[in-house]
Amino acid sequence: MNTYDEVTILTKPIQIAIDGPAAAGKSTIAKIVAEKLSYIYIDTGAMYRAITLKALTEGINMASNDEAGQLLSKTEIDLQPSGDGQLVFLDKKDVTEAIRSQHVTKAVSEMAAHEQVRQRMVELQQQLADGRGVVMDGRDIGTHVLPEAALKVFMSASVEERARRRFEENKKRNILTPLEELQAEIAKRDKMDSERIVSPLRQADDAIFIDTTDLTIAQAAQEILKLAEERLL
Ligand SMILES: Nc1ncnc2c1ncn2[C@@H]1O[C@H](COP(=O)(O)OP(=O)(O)O)[C@@H](O)[C@H]1O
Ligand SMILES: Nc1ccn([C@@H]2O[C@H](COP(=O)(O)OP(=O)(O)O)[C@@H](O)[C@H]2O)c(=O)n1
Repeated sequence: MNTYDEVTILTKPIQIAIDGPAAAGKSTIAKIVAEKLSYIYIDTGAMYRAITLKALTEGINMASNDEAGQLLSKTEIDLQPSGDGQLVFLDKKDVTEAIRSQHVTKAVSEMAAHEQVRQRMVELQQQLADGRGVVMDGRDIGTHVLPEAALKVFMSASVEERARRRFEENKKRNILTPLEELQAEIAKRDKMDSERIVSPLRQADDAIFIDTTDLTIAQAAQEILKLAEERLL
């Protein structure tokens, strides 16, 4: 048994919120931290991606708050823990892979800006987290979804490094978007996410900033586990 297992068993579980811009390493690190602490991991971006996939499939007007709201009322989104990650179901169909396409990625920030969409997603996220040890990643977790989280982290890295990481990740999945195009897409999405009116991407006042540009995955995970351990003791 390692230190983290002992700590988890002996103490009440906490909520850990990890926010930050695209491809900063949030979900990779969140999964590791959740596994070490035997907590559940929730990737909230997957929910916004799922509703965006449906909007694209049904051809609804992404700019319309009303159309987005109507779509939502006839949509079921479900997240289920799987191994060290999560499966995403849209109207009972497994869309875990489909929501990662460039098509969805390019459209998601417009969909995620709608107030009705955010309200519903936040409700679901709060229900999933209620009363359990959880590591949740997204854009507004520390500021809005889990304002009482015991540990809040705002994770970032240079946009060049984030685009490089996403490029390498895409290559493994046979997505061959050029590096420059990825960097422009990431920068545009960060801007839209930061400038939207409803719960924009921003660091919570009580969040700890971690720059992962020069950190390995193991180093970044270790930093957060150390901070979690301090709060568990
Ligand atoms: N510290 C790191 N060093 C190198 N690569 C990383 C690091 N953190 C994450 N990655 C890689 O970068 C890519 C994007 O990470 P991801 O966790 O999906 O980011 P986010 O959830 O913030 O969008 C993944 O392929 C992941 O393996
Ligand atoms: N809590 C969240 C999570 C994601 N999102 C939106 O969903 C998009 C996709 O999030 P993601 O975490 O899957 O994106 P990546 O960082 O993995 O590329 C973001 O660009 C935001 O527009 C959000 O608005 N609020």
